[in-house]
Parts: sequence; structure tokens; C-alpha cells
Amino acid sequence: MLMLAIDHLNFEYAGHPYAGRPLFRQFGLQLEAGITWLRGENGAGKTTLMKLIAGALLPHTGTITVAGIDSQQQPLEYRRHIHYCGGDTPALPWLTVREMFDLHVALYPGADGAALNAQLDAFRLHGVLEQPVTTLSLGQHKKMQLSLALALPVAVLLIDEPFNGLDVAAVAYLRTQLADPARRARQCTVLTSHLEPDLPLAQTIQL
Ligand SMILES: Nc1ncnc2c1ncn2[C@@H]1O[C@H](COP(=O)(O)OP(=O)(O)OP(=O)(O)O)[C@@H](O)[C@H]1O
Repeated sequence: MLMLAIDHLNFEYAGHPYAGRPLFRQFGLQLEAGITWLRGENGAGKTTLMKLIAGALLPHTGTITVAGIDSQQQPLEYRRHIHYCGGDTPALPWLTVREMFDLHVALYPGADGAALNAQLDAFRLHGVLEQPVTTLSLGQHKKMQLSLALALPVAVLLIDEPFNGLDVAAVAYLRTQLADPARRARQCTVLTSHLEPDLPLAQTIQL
């Protein structure tokens, strides 16, 4: 089943014509359930494409739909079906980890506190729940983001460099979670990585 469709996407950052051409010109992509590896050299546009799909950046022209919902015509409904796990500072940096989790469970229909708790256990995050998110170490921050990413019931999950900054145990756990056949059947997971991910891939996209 088609889960994500991009048609005739045009995008460039204001004032940044890339050698006279936009970063994305008449770009198209169709993704089904399973894992997609988005690859390309530094600066190729991987993070930009993820942010466009996430609704964090707006296409100049073109359409992006998830489960048939258009990102620009139904922006709020669209965002409920998608989650972007990137390296940015959180929008509300004063929140504690627990408040960040509560906020996301409230935002996403069908989000399950028990599923999130299971991720917290697996990533051993209970000790940092009352800390402001800005006080977390790099790896703890990544684990907080991944707990949300793995627990939220979204159709499309976008993860920028999923394995960066994680300890060995967390890498092994994340690999099992992403490779889970039930997840691959119900979710379209797009991840960037400079190294070939040791995961069952449905598709590889080269930018
Ligand atoms: N906010 C911005 N304003 C202007 N240019 C930007 C902005 N963000 C990114 N760019 C430029 O857009 C291009 C694509 O950046 P992007 O971060 O999407 O690349 P990437 O493929 O994710 O790279 P990397 O592998 O280094 O993470 C780069 O040339 C970058 O300099």
C-alpha cells in the first residue's frame, strides 16, 4: 500500500541557489511500508527532504501526501500521521523529559503511554525523567527521541542518523525494533545513514 507520495517537489533555501539550481526540482518519490534508506553525500539534501516530509519546511511547489492526506491542505491532520526524529534542539527546551513524553502522547491520537513506558525501560531512561531535556547527554537525548519515535503510532517515521551517539546495547535494541516484521508491515520508516544500515531494506533512495 502506498503510504508516502511526493510529486513535482520544488524547494530551495531563500538566497541559496545551489550552483544555479534548486535543491529539489520536480522531485518525486513513492514509498510503501518498510524501511527506506535515504543516502547521499554531505549537503545532498537528506535532512531537508526529511523536514519537508515532516512539515517543518514548506515546498515552494509540489505535493506531499501521507496516507492520502495532503501536507498543505490538511496540515494538522497530516502531522498526526508523521513523526520526525532529528538532531534539532526541542521546540520547548525547558520541558522535562516526562513533560516532553506527556506532550507527545497528548498530541498523537492513539498514542499509548504503556508503549512509551516499554521504550523507556528498554533505553533505561527512567533516571532522567525529571531532568529538563537540555540537560541530557547526547546519547540520552537520542534515546529520548527514539523512545518517542518507536512508541508513537504513526504511518511515517523519519529518523536522521538513528544509530549516531548510541551505546552498544542501545544500537542492538534499536536494530531489533526497526527490523521487527510487524513494524515493517504497518509503518513506512525513512532513515538517513552514511553507512549501509544492517537492516532489511524495502528501498534505497540516492540523493
Ligand atoms: N537553513 C538553511 N539555510 C540555507 N541553506 C541550508 C539550510 N539548511 C541546509 N542548507 C543547505 O542545504 C543543503 C542540504 O542540506 P542538508 O542538511 O539537507 O544536507 P544533508 O544531505 O542532510 O547533509 P549531511 O549528510 O551533511 O547531514 C546544504 O548545502 C546546506 O548547506
